[in-house]
Amino acid sequence: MGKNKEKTKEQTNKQTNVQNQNRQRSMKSEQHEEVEINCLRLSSEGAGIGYDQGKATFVAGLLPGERGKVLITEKKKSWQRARLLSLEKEADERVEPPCCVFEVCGGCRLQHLNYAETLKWKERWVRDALERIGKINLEKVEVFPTMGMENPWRYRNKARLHQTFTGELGYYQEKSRETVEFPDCLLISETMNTWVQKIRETLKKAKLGIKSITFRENTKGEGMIIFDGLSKSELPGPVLSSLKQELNMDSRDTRMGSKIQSVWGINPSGIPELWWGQEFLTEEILGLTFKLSPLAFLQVNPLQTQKLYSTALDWAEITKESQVWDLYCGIGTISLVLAQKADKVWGIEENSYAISDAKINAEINHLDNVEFLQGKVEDVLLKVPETPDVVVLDPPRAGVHSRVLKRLIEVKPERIVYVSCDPGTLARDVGVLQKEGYQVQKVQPVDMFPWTQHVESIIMMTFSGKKGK
Ligand SMILES: C[S@@+](CC[C@H](N)C(=O)[O-])C[C@H]1O[C@@H](n2cnc3c(N)ncnc32)[C@H](O)[C@@H]1O
Repeated sequence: MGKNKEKTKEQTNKQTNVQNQNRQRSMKSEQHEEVEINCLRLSSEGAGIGYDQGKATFVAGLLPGERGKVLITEKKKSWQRARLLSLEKEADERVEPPCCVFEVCGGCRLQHLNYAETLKWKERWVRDALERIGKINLEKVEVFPTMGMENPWRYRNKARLHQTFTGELGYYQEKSRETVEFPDCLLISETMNTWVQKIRETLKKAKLGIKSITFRENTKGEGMIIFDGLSKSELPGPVLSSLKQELNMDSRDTRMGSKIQSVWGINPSGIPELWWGQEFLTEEILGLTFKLSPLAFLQVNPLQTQKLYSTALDWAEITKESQVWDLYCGIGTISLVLAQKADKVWGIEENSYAISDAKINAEINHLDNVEFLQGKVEDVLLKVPETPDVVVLDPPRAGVHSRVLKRLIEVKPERIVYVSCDPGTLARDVGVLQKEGYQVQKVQPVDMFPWTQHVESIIMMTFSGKKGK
């Protein structure tokens, strides 16, 4: 251990120096106060937490069990933020972050912790949120260890990059609107990294200013490029031509490089315009085919999505009599997986592009027992005529609207399967349902976003109160 540990510590301190140099500009406004912090635990954002004279102090890059010299950068009444200057004591769980921009990039927060520990931390976070926020007693609940990945790298099918006024195209830095350019992002495929490099070169040559670009890729390596805030009339003709050339887009020989299938622009009014190629990207999930348009949601990690949906299907215990609501249904992925077994599925989604994809997806998979409704769940729910036996919820980070919870409490489905990307709002909503007679049976954290502070979870609740009304 000794030599490697020394190397790790040395490299960490070296990286911390780079980080410090990168942030010298913002230091002018900071208060230069150095203290030592013993880190006790990680915050939900992945920062180390320790105490300085009784005040909670958040330090990015410090791990539980470590002691670091830090510089206080932001002081509030009950907490403060600090920057790590040097490590005085190092945890055994610390590893060398493989990404060279880890220290500055806002994407990953946990690359300095070994993978198994990140999974344990995610499980603890989900448990903690359920107990503390939801007031759920987990003693009789099956909480499974976080479902990890065998190879937790290059898993993302989507990357959104931003351009600064100086022309740099990269991810946002942590808590900043400045970007960081990266030579090779280890969360996206090598192919997607090539697309990023080529686009950077093309935009630099053309001196074209854009807001952001999104890259999407399916599991076959086929891609979609989406320019944000730009209409085709604003795009100089030679830019698209040189992109086609750089990315070999007109060639049918896919061995020659990219398999970009379409280039889209989202015009300043937010309307997608197809600039080149096919309308949809197609993805296969659990034996079904899904068409995806540029502004519709798709889970970002295809391998983990299969595990997540299989668990949802298993825990939903659908029979051929089941009436199912799939709320926040996106392009109908979960709805169609469930529709293969259910009598009837209702999918509700506010994004009109996603809902029209969902209708096409039902058709191409020959499933005619699904009805998709467009609108906010909280507004549309009353229009669904049947009451459900099973409800699947998969809301955005903000969680489920109180009107939706109220309606669920009225119709009392036997079983609720709640898929969530935010343990805090999940716990809040589950707490409300528990008070009305729902009991949490099982909890499965899923590592949908390895090396980041985010965790997906799935919870199954059954109704154990009185069915009145
Ligand atoms: C986490 S995604 C889940 C999508 C889908 N279940 C899946 O697995 O791909 C959440 C979805 O909720 C939609 N959404 C957000 N707020 C909504 C609302 N108030 N009513 C209906 N849909 C909403 C978003 O457009 C997005 O498609």
